[in-house]
Amino acid sequence: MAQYYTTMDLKSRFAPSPTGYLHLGNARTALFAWLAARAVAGRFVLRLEDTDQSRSPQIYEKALLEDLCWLGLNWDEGPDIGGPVAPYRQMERLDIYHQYYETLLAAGQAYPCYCSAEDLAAERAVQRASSKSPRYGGRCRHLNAEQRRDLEAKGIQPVLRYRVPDSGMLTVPDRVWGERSYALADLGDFVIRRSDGSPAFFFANAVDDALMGVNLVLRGEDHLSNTPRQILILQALNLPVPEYAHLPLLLGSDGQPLSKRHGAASLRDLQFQGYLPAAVRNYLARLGHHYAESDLLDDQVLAAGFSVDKISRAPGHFDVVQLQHWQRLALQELSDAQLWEWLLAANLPNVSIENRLVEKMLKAVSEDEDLPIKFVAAVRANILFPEEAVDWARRCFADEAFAELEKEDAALAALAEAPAEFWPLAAMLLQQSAGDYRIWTKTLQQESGLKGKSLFMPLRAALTGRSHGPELAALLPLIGMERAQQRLRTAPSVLSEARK
Ligand SMILES: Nc1ncnc2c1ncn2[C@@H]1O[C@H](COP(=O)(O)OP(=O)(O)OP(=O)(O)O)[C@@H](O)[C@H]1O
Ligand SMILES: [Zn+2]
Repeated sequence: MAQYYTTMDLKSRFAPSPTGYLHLGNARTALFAWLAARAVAGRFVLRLEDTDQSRSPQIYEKALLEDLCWLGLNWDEGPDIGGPVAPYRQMERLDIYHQYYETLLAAGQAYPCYCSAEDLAAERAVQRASSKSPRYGGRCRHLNAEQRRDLEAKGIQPVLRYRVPDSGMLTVPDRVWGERSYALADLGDFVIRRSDGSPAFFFANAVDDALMGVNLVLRGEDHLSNTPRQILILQALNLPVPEYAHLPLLLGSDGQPLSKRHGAASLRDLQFQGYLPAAVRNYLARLGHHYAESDLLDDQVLAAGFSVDKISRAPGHFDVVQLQHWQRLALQELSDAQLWEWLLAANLPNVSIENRLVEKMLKAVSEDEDLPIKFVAAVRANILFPEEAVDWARRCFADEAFAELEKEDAALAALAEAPAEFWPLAAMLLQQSAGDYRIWTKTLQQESGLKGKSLFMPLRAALTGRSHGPELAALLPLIGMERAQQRLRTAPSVLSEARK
């Protein structure tokens, strides 16, 4: 009888199939498995389950490693760095599986099955008609050597099935779901090797966990029903059975589990939008796991506070508002200089325009090398993503006249509040105050008789085209005298254009 591990010397793993870009559901599973290991100074293994060769092009393997690194996860053993129980790609382990198939065949615990897809479908249809749950009835269990030879002579490539005991119960413990018992008679003999010779998921996955010394299997709830079959295989091979913890799945806004196959938003998409890894980590760590602290935690604190016992059974829903909350907190942690680096590194869709802006900034920098930092300091409280910073950069630095600035309706409404004579006055006083914001607005208030919102809203609208945003005092020096003058003078004509 195989024995269960204790959590001493914990070794956990993430075992994705490189069949697409990682989505947030995958990423959370990876993060939890990583946190579980890091919480107790255990080991974390990355293994690639690449046996579905038709769906595993090289680009996905590379992307998978990059995306995990971006998220801030590291592994102690894996396909890129090797380790004591290498190889870590299943397609490089076929010889190992072969030995174990031979063991099961020799013990009579596995047998070849020649049934066609049509045979199996017909069998299931009969079972359903008599309200039995569909399972393989064992038709090929009792074929003799001669019958097998005949079938193979016809060119039929058999699958290999595991012979499930006819009676008895199997109790499967789970750290999240508790114990569940299964009647073995309900399982049906299941496939452990496909007809093309590649290992079935149940088999390779269980054997590898055992051989790699993995003693905590943290994975998605989609694998919960696979677990009894995997324990049977391990027991038959006299291999150790790990502890299991199945995480509730992460669902998208349509209520369906996120899945690579269905093109769920990938970690990569988030990275390109400008999400910070710390934001994504903090968001995911709290999806289905409780932390007492509500502030942004670094990895060590996240790991120290992690426990499999704090995983919830409720399915998680991807909530972009929550993710943005963590993005805000993560941005706050960056210095102005780091924020500028983040902007420069951003991967923006509208490359040509954005490049021109960055170029302009850089040109301006040659005259005022503090400009990037001034810009970042001015806008940082008003942005979550580089795209928003680019919008502010456009409003500050682009040579566009006010007429060409994209304007919010609320900004147009604010423009309309000011009388026509306000605009030349504002432009003139700006000149006289030499761009000093405090002096300018003070004299403008005195001479126009406008104050408070009535004064500042039209100014903000004319200078930025928006009704809200960073402090005008901080924006004005960035916009500069020339552009500010031009925008103040052209504001009324824009308004009459808009009214037409
Ligand atoms: N929606 C999800 N929520 C949480 N975990 C998930 C989700 N989907 C997959 N996982 C987990 O991610 C890990 C890697 O799984 P896998 O690479 O098979 O991803 P997948 O999204 O199911 O891909 P595919 O769509 O190709 O089946 C597994 O532990 C799996 O349970
Ligand atoms: Zn069969």
